[in-house]
Amino acid sequence: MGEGEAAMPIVLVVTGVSGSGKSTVASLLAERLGLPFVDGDDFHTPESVARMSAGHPLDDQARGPWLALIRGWIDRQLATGEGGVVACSALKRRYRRALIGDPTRVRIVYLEGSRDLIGRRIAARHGHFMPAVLLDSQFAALEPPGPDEDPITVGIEEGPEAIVAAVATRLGRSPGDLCG
Ligand SMILES: Nc1ncnc2c1ncn2[C@@H]1O[C@H](COP(=O)(O)OP(=O)(O)OP(=O)(O)O)[C@@H](O)[C@H]1O
Ligand SMILES: O=C(O)[C@H](O)[C@@H](O)[C@H](O)[C@H](O)CO
Repeated sequence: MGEGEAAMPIVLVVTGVSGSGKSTVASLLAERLGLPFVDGDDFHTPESVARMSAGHPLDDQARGPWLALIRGWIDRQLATGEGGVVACSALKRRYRRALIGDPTRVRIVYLEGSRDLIGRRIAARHGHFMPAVLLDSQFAALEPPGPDEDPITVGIEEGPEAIVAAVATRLGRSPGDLCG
């Protein structure tokens, strides 16, 4: 790395509303980059999952401890130098701030898509606790990352492989550079 060049981020946080493709894209991205992957959904309490399953959105209070757990994972991955990729909706700016300690080592990937397209994908998805009825609340809570957050924003119209390729291009690095 040249002098004065920014340090490489080594944790990628793949964000977006429910059904935007976070789990699909983040797991493929992790595989391609040879990095550990976790799904933010796995950090929810059973109570939060039950609440969403019943059609009630989470609020800031319920999301606080969940974000703290994911922040713990991110910090551990940075401390060990392993890096990683995490799927986490991180809908609001303050949630992303809660997740990111060192912005030079954590990069936001934002999956951007229309309500219509995402609604159709959720309607076709089976075996997931998140009901389609919550999609409007997801968009209502959404604060898309601003330029100051230096997000890698990718449209989701194309398939997962194309999205992962677009992210890799935006990172402008070979996978090996991400790991250290
Ligand atoms: N780029 C894509 N093209 C076509 N289908 C996709 C794409 N990305 C994801 N899908 C499909 O859309 C649905 C939603 O994707 P996925 O479950 O990964 O979204 P998510 O953002 O992780 O959702 P949630 O936050 O609710 O867990 C799945 O059925 C998935 O297979
Ligand atoms: O903040 C939230 O409203 C929730 O965390 C959701 O975004 C879910 O985690 C997920 O997207 C649905 O599976």
